[in-house]
Amino acid sequence: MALCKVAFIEYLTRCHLNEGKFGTPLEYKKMQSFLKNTWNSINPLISSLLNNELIVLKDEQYKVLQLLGEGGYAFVYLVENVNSGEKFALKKIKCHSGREGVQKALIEAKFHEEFNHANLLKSIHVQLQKEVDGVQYVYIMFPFFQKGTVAQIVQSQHKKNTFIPKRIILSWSLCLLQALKYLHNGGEDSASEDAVDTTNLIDLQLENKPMKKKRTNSYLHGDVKPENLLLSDDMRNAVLTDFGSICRIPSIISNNSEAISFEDKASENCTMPYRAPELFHVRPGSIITEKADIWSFGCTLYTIMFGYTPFEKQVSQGGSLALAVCNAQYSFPSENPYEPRLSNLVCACLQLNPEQRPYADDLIHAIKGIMNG
Ligand SMILES: Nc1ncnc2c1ncn2[C@@H]1O[C@H](COP(=O)(O)OP(=O)(O)OP(=O)(O)O)[C@@H](O)[C@H]1O
Repeated sequence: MALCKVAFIEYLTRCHLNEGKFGTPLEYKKMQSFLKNTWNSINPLISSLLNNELIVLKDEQYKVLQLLGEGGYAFVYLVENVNSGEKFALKKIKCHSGREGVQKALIEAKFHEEFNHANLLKSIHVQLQKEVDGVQYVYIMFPFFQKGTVAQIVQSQHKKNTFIPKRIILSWSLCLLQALKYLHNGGEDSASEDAVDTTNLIDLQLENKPMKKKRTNSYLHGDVKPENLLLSDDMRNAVLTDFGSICRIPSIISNNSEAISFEDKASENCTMPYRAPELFHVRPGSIITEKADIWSFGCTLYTIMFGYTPFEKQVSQGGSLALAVCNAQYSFPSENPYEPRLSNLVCACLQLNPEQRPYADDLIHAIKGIMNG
């Protein structure tokens, strides 16, 4: 790329000089400097088109091979270490709105660093970097999951009109519920003890200062869906990712402005077909709990079973998705190859009253029961 840069600048400069427009050495220099700036601004575009952008992280060079996924503010790339040839997934988060944007991205990175559970995606390293466009980016490097996500398998199976085997569904569900149990218990496997304190994260150095821990709340993942479940190589295990929507729970909504702010965050972070009804209309005096994730788990389970989300049939018949969710209007297709115990799990999760929904632990027990016959 460096050679391209030199050739690009030299070629264009000479073209202009040959046209007789920039004859003097000063004009030549000015032209070169203008072209250098132009190069710097179009370089990322050319690089991504050529698919060979180089990124330097912790003194190691990585070649960008492919775009794996993109969301509102982030891109996830498949990258290769130039020296070792090892492949990784690299999430590049664009930090909007200055300090607040940086803090949000760093909190996401910290969760990936601090949570320690086999079914939650752990980062390899994190870097905050200001780029030529003046925008700050947070880079999070992860192990690369070459089998992709549960969503990709669900899509391809249902396109072929085949259903995912029950034992695979149970295995993925167990992985997801174990991850949720850990989060709901405050970053611990059992009862809530120490948990990640993110209150002053912006002032923390990423590298040498381990995060201060204190006894605190539990966490809501806030965006549980098949797209956020990465598959192990044997495709039996699933690992939950995308911690950009994690928030503390219970979240007590004391007044109208808190209600509006929570609702806005939910609509920004939680994918609509999987969003719990209590997040569509957050009311002052309400308490948001881990049960919002349980609703999303129910939607995820339904989607894995049938290849589409539970409320989208209403939309295809002209209804509104929000209305269907808030009235829990869904039904099971007539072609349902699964035993009733699996559908009953969905029904238990998709209850309008969050208190009536089971906890992750209850669901784990139920699933183990189904697994054992
Ligand atoms: N470690 C990984 N290995 C392989 N693919 C990955 C990995 N991490 C993420 N991906 C892919 O990138 C996609 C987006 O990742 P992620 O959800 O973290 O980004 P996001 O920008 O927050 O997305 P969204 O806003 O849609 O939730 C995933 O759905 C998956 O397809």
